[in-house]
Amino acid sequence: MTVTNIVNTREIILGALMAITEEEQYCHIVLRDVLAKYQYLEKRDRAFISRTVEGTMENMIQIDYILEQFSTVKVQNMKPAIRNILRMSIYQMQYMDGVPHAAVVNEAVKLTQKKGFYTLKGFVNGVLRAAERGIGEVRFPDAERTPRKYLSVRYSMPEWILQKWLAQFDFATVEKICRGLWQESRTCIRCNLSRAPKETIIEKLREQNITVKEVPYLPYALEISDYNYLQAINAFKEGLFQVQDVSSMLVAEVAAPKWGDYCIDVCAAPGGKSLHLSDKLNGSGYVEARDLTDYKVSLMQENLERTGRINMTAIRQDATVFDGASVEKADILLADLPCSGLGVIGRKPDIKYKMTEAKQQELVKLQRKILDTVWSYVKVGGTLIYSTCTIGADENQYNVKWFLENYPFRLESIDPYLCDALKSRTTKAGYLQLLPGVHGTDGFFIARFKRVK
Ligand SMILES: C[S@@+](CC[C@H](N)C(=O)[O-])C[C@H]1O[C@@H](n2cnc3c(N)ncnc32)[C@H](O)[C@@H]1O
Repeated sequence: MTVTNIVNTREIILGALMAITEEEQYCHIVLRDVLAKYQYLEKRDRAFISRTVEGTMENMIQIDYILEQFSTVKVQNMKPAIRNILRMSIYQMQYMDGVPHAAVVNEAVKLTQKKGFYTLKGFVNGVLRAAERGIGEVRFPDAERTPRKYLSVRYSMPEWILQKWLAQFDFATVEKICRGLWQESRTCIRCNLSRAPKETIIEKLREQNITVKEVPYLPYALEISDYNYLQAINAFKEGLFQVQDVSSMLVAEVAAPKWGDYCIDVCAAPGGKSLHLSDKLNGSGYVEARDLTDYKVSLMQENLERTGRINMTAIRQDATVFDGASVEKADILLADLPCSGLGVIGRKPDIKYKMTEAKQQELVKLQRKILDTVWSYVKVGGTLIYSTCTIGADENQYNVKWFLENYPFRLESIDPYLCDALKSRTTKAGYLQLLPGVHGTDGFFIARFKRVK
């Protein structure tokens, strides 16, 4: 890496962090756009950008805690550019062994000057020099005396989320969830078995030197690594697999469509679960994949064309608007609803800072509104699957309880569709809460209801 590159990459990192933290943009989208724009950079510079942006976001609460040990100014009171320069510098000191601390300080000071903050060069230098000397000695909150604060700083998890989880799970489980979300997440793929057998797909992947591993819980789920980008993988271009976490795959598994079933997925984009249902129907039946906007429909359309599905359509339909033509039409209705997404923080670290308790309550209202609108689309005797990619009773168990109290449905055991390792008291009752760090998947919730009259 040349010195010019170091300066440039750090400026790019600062730009990305500013967009995410100050303009509410999504980390994965900002990074995708930045990497597309700077394709000409060397692979290691691109890797440095991704890792520093993602790592800084992932560890921001801890980084701010460390910064406040060395700064007399509170992080929230600093100028946004300055606090982000300091954050990315602390991330490099704390988590990147290969970058000398002295270089981190020098580059931060240069960047401060380059951004026009001449008068704050001394401040940045002072804080980072102090951190350089003292970062190894920082005392973190004590797990026994202040368990919530400890978890919050150790795993950079906002306290309101921890408060809810600690009310539902014991401390050890919450720590496992946090650790699971904090560790690097893997890329899982679902083999489109109606297109090719798993062995053929594995062979094609290995031909391109992609590392392939089996994944627990489902025989057609694989983990892939050592690839450059998805669109360059032949098996992907040929529609032989879909990127999907194994937790999401369990939705269609639990829905268990029978030959010829009519399925409606009311919140379907980008289409992962609809495509899975369609794959399982193997050319029979039908899947109506609905979502709110033309853009979302176009995402599904792309996937439909790539995977060559003939028994599925993507359509624009607002799930909060009653559709009389759908009444008692569905053998299976999938309600994979918009949610707080706390189960996928491992992949999208900024979710944890952007979500608030108030926004979560709004989402609960939306989830209930959608369920209230669509329940009657299910045939009597048909199945409704409710799922979210979040952890916590508000959007999961409490919604199940509310739904059972207000609509003609009962829960149905999902044990027949699960491997032994996932069976429990709740799966027998009809629902499953998957926890990162416990199950080794994203955080995910699935409930299966049968319409009774
Ligand atoms: C959890 S995602 C669905 C993921 C999808 N089932 C899959 O497996 O790929 C929730 C989706 O709900 C959609 N959505 C939000 N509000 C909606 C509404 N009122 N009507 C229909 N779709 C909506 C969002 O656009 C988003 O694509």
